[in-house]
Amino acid sequence: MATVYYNTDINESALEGKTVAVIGYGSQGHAHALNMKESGVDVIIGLRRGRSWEKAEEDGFHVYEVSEAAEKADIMMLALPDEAQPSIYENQIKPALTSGKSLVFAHGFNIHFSQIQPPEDINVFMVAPKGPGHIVRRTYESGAGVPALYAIYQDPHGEAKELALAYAKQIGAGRAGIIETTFQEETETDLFGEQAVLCGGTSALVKAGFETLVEAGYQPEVAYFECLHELKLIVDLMYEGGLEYMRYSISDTAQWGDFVAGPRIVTDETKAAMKEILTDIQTGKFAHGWIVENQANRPQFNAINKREHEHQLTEVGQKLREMMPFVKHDQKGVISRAGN
Ligand SMILES: NC(=O)C1=CN([C@@H]2O[C@H](COP(=O)(O)OP(=O)(O)OC[C@H]3O[C@@H](n4cnc5c(N)ncnc54)[C@H](OP(=O)(O)O)[C@@H]3O)[C@@H](O)[C@H]2O)C=CC1
Ligand SMILES: CC[C@](O)(C(C)=O)C(=O)O
Ligand SMILES: [Mg+2]
Ligand SMILES: [Mg+2]
Repeated sequence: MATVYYNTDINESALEGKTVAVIGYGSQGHAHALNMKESGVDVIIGLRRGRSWEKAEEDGFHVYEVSEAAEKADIMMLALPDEAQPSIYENQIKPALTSGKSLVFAHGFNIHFSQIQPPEDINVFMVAPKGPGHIVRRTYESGAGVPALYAIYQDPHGEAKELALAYAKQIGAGRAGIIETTFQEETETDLFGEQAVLCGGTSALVKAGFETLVEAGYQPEVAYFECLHELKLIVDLMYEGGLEYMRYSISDTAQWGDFVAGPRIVTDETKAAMKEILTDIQTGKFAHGWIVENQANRPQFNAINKREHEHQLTEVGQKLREMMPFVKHDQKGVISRAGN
């Protein structure tokens, strides 16, 4: 069984007197920075000039070029896109890594797949929230938290564990649970989860359900509500009480449908595909493909992204969400990313 740490198990004083630089102010970066600042930690931001820089300043932070933030900080969280981290690390962070400083990751990709190889005399650890950054922020503000994993890769001075737990506590994870893991376990399970279940599997399921209904002549709006909008409402019940609470709340007719139709959708073939996906992650095949895709300026990523945004689901969803201001969030970033 895993050991799970909660707020009362953790002494956050390990961060006292230390400056934490959050490098990057995107999904995870803004959440870590704001949550830690409100928890009383001395936080600065490292960035390039641009949209995030302006936002971080608007949020009240001192913002510096990455190399300057790395000079000033005792602890640096690399909250940059995984694919951008190696060159930024090499050129702007590594020169500032003096003995005793800490390099922190929110995901193990670059350490596990040897894209970043830090010097031996610095602490290297990970605090990986098990949820999207915007939810890490939203739950913290509401008094709740998102669970996190922590892992130690290098601990030259015997302080990495208490720093990692204090960091995790100050972003709010100790309200939900913090589990010790390794860079390998976090990297492989995180990539598997997002590909097979949380993002890849779910997106494909939603689209296939929507297309099946629309192709059969049903109204696209009905198909959208049935296959996408209501998914959140069903998953909320799972989040609150597991599959058993979801099944308690739905009708017995739906529960019978769940039992008999579910195994027709997720078949032995699906599970075999999941195992292949896991193997590609474990062998490094997936990582290699993603690195090469970035080196080539993302031809496949951009083409698929464009096609996905042209799907009927996008248009129908945008129209329906206009009428539900209570579910609608700021979409500006989403739309501009689609164009890239
Ligand atoms: N997204 C998530 O919820 C989760 C992410 N993670 C991990 O967290 C890490 C961060 O991911 P995520 O939050 O998604 O990242 P984002 O893509 O949201 O972060 C982008 C940020 O990095 C900045 N940035 C990009 N390139 C540069 C550069 N060359 N120099 C300086 N700043 C730059 C951007 O600034 P600008 O505005 O100037 O482009 C922006 O502030 C990754 O390791 C990821 O795997 C872990 C758990 C969940
Ligand atoms: C599920 C996707 C994720 O792993 C996450 C939000 O935890 C990510 O890399 O963004
Ligand atoms: Mg994840
Ligand atoms: Mg991930």
